[in-house]
Amino acid sequence: MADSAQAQKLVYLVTGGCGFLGEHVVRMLLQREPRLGELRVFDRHLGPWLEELKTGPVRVTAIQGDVTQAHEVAAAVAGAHVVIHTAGLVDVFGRASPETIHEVNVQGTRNVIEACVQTGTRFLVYTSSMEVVGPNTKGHPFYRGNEDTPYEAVHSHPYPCSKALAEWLVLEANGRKVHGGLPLVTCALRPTGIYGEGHQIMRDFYRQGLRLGGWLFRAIPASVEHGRVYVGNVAWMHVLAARELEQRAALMGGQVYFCYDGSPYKSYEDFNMEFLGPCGLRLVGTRPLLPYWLLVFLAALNALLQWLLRPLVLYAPLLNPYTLAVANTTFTVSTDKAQRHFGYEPLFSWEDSRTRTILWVQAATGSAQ
Ligand SMILES: NC(=O)C1=CN([C@@H]2O[C@H](COP(=O)(O)OP(=O)(O)OC[C@H]3O[C@@H](n4cnc5c(N)ncnc54)[C@H](O)[C@@H]3O)[C@@H](O)[C@H]2O)C=CC1
Ligand SMILES: C[C@@H](CO)CCC[C@@H](C)[C@H]1CC[C@H]2[C@@H]3[C@H](O)CC4=CC(=O)CC[C@]4(C)[C@H]3CC[C@]12C
Repeated sequence: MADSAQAQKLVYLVTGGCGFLGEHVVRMLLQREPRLGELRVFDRHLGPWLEELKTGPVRVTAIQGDVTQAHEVAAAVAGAHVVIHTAGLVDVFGRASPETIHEVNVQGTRNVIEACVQTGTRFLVYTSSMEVVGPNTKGHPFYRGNEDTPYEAVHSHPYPCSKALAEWLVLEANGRKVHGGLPLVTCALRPTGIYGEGHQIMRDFYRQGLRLGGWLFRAIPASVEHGRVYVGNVAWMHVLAARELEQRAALMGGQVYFCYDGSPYKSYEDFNMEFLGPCGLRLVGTRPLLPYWLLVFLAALNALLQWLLRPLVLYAPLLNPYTLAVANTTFTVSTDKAQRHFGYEPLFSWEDSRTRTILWVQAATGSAQ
């Protein structure tokens, strides 16, 4: 194989490149992909930070577009060697309708696949989610599971349903002949709950704590473990997977990989306190302050209020029956599949990930106070 100086320069497209994860993928590609010749950033809403990237050595092309519009996707994909499809509607709070979630996450993914096939793009990495597996509607725990762990994946919420369907489309498309006759190679990455710089829910919890005088109140037992992964490591895994798909097509094509790193197994709230604690917040209670039945009642009440108020106003609090079930069900992964298949090792240690996130919370909320 040619050395990196002589290697062909590649065109990458990142859909959703201005989102929380997408921005990290874009920056990671620019820092760590030596074969990058052009980077196309496709998003419905382009971030102003893209401007600063345009002065660097790699050509950065910002494309404002909608994944639900097949012609816009096809125009963006044409001539790209690799597509990293992170665009998605992440909504478990009832802000968007189930139809809209399906349209963006499923039809959008279908459009990306068809665009690859029509234009001859051969390599597609899809950002799936742990939610494709679970937690399921029955609240079964998934404890240190891997990609082969049996689990009854039963969903009713529009978000995991849409991600599961989109993932299936991506995997099924592996091996399809693209324009020019060569096979499409696809894989799907399944991050657990992502945290890090840009994580809006973390910022919301911080603001809520500040409003409550620096206190947060434990709602979930500390024994319920929730899988989390640092955004920089998720981005790194995308970059590595995209890089290795060509050489390891037979091994990686049509495969799923959980996104993992060395972040500790903890409850959702205890994990957040790793960052919010150093920012001055305290979590009250070693046990949940409210009985679980009361939380279930409040979550149901929120769902009812959302439905009643919908004609007048959007009421979408963090607590609803679905988010309560996710937060209250152990779901953690322990796997080395990505390491074995394409040499993934986390780029950022837990200490580094923690420090970066704390600095971001402090800076982001300092400017918002
Ligand atoms: N945040 C998390 O904890 C996890 C996220 N994921 C997946 O990672 C991906 C990225 O998620 P986040 O960065 O957290 O969300 P995000 O909302 O910050 O980013 C999504 C991006 O997609 C763009 N987008 C949405 N609809 C679009 C459309 N119709 N056309 C073009 N662009 C559109 C948005 O403008 C946004 O920039 C999603 O596919 C999500 O399902 C997976 C596991 C965990
Ligand atoms: C009951 C509340 C008491 O404080 C806490 C509510 C927290 C919830 C808002 C979050 C708990 C678990 C989160 C989800 C999880 O990390 C998995 C996810 C994967 C994705 O692909 C998208 C985001 C999310 C669904 C994430 C959303 C927020 C929580 C439900």
